[in-house]
Amino acid sequence: MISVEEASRRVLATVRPLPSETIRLTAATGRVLQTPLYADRDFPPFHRVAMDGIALSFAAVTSGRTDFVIEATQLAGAPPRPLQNPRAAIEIMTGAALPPGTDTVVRYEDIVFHEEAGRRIAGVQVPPAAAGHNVHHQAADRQQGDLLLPAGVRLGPAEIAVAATVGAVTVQVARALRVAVVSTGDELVELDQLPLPHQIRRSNAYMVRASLLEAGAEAEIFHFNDDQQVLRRGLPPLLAGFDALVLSGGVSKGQADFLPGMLRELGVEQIFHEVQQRPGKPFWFGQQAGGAVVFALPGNPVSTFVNFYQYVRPWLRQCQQPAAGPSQPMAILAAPVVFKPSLTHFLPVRLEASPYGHLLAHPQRAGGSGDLASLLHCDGFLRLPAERETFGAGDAFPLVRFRE
Ligand SMILES: Nc1nc2c(c(=O)[nH]1)N[C@H]1C(S)=C(S)[C@@H](COP(=O)(O)OP(=O)(O)OC[C@H]3O[C@@H](n4cnc5c(N)ncnc54)[C@H](O)[C@@H]3O)O[C@H]1N2
Ligand code: MOO
Repeated sequence: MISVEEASRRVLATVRPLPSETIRLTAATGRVLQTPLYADRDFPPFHRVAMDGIALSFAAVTSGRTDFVIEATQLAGAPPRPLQNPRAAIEIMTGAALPPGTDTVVRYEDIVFHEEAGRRIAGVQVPPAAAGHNVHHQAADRQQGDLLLPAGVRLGPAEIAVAATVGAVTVQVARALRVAVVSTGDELVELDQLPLPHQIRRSNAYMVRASLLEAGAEAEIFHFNDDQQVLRRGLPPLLAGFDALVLSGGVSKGQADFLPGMLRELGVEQIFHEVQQRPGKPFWFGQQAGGAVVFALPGNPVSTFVNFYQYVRPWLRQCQQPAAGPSQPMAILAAPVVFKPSLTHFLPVRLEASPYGHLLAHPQRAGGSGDLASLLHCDGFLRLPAERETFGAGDAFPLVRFRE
């Protein structure tokens, strides 16, 4: 049986970059950019007024002048109007382009206005210390032609804002992964069916689908009963039509656990079966030559959950963003734990930020890998290494987090 580390390596070895597609920026949140975006103009594109007040020439201030006749008023969005008299000023608003002939803005808070012979006069109370005050100068932040977003970045809100400001109506991004989510088992019924006393609803498929959508993939749900003929007919179209299959159930040692044999029969090469871990040990992983990757996860809901976040999600991330490299957050165990079997133990934990900014992981009681409801009080799993039996409070371990 292979270790969790080896299983992760083998899963990530099947990562391939995705083809790209062009989509509207409004649909691109969370997607990964495939072509770089450059500044189409300077940032800012003109000398931008940064405070509401008056624009004047600093030279007039250094010559000792404190009263400025207001020549005109210029709002944001209006073309700049040149200052006619270098000893006068233009009343100006934040976001306007600085008028030619001026170089400095004095904010309203530092001015007292009065009227004189029908003219509006600004009396500057606090003279500006230097030319250029309260002006956000053209190209101060970025220059036209500068690289803003390299290929490979994920488009979060900040990236979307920058793309919008350069007028990227559409962007070229990695195509979304298409994943078939397959539940298997005769005991499982659809959500809108009333289960008989010996039946349960197919919760795993909905959990996996929700996690896939959260990770930016497309997911479609299928179900097969424990019937070899049904699987033989049903699986090939999914292997042909999707980038990956995430199955749950039917991979252990039971008489109806047909998946490992059936997948091999259908030409999916087994990369491994069973990982030295609890929960989730019977995980089966394979790939069709040049085709779909198959994650056949153990059916116990917490096992499905653990394996999804330990293996499927990092695989998705790497396919979407190959340059990013795997991330490995850690958390500090808040109470001692003993776990004797020589298996990597995925300990359910609730996270708390300590006053010093550390992430503390509080072990949570759970009734084993079938205790689906225990996940409600957890934020993730602490991955306790197989080589140890006792784990002290204060020690840091890798964190597999499913709740932000
Ligand atoms: N003799 C052995 N028996 C078992 C072993 C073993 O090593 N030797 N391993 C156990 C472990 S660990 C696990 S985990 C399970 C995994 O078994 P399968 O992947 O074959 O899963 P099933 O038997 O089909 O189902 C297990 C359990 O999970 C429920 N289930 C399945 N699918 C769903 C779903 N979509 N939604 C909700 N719940 C689901 C199913 O009803 C079962 O209760 O095997 C142990 N046995
Ligand atoms: O290890 Mo299984 O995944 O607990 O029930």
